[in-house]
Amino acid sequence: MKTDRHVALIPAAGVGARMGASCPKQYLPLAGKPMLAHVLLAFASSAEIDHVYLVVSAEDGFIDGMMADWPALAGRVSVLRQGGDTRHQSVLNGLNALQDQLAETDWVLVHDAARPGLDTGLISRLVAALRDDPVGGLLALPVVDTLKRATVDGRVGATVPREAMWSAQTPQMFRYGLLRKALSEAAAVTDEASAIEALGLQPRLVEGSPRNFKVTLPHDIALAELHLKETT
Ligand SMILES: Nc1ccn([C@@H]2O[C@H](COP(=O)(O)OP(=O)(O)OP(=O)(O)O)[C@@H](O)[C@H]2O)c(=O)n1
Ligand SMILES: C[C@](O)(CO)[C@H](O)COP(=O)(O)O
Repeated sequence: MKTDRHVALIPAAGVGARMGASCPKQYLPLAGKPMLAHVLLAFASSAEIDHVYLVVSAEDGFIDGMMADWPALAGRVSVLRQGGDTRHQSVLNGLNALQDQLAETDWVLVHDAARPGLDTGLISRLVAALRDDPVGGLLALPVVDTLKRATVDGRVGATVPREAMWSAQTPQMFRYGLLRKALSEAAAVTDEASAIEALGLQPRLVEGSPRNFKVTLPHDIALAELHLKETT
């Protein structure tokens, strides 16, 4: 029997400065849909996800039109116009806005709007792996390249053993009460796991997928389209 709920929280209040496009990158078209629509449709069609909360900036002029274009999202996605100046603040604002909707033990899956390669299979893998976990965890990938630590003048200072090194992806899945406390107390962090670690806890690493990479720079668009065209 299903007990605690699972909800998705999507921070989508960034401007995409490194992408340098004429609109925030989450609205760029990819394989026939805006990047953000791929993400929302993946969560909305997942049997494991009870509801999806989307955090956009108060000034966002694209979201209403996008939601109207994808009727499958109606009733499954709630838009919170409470984005902050950083990803950390956008996620925390979203969590704070949900204090009357969520129980302390509900699971929250935080996922970047800029990772459109997520699919229902990866969501299921994460949820299944963390079902009985006392802390929670995240999708991540073992590092495959040889790792170098650079000196300030751009030379190799050291070769760092790559065994045990992983690169963090999203979703990152933690219980609502713990995650809200961790992000409220943390100094600036770039992901949820870092805030949980700062409490002295060890999030579980669950293997993600290369296709779930973060679209950041202009050349990432072609690669994302390639992956998405394979499945849409
Ligand atoms: N103030 C912010 C900054 C980022 N994000 C979100 O956090 C995710 C990951 O951030 P990133 O890839 O860095 O996106 P941007 O901040 O938009 O990109 P850039 O740093 O190049 O401006 C994205 O879904 C982005 O919309 C957010 O909700 N609020
Ligand atoms: C959350 C994240 O996507 C995990 O890799 C990443 O930390 C976001 O980093 P950014 O600094 O917003 O690019």
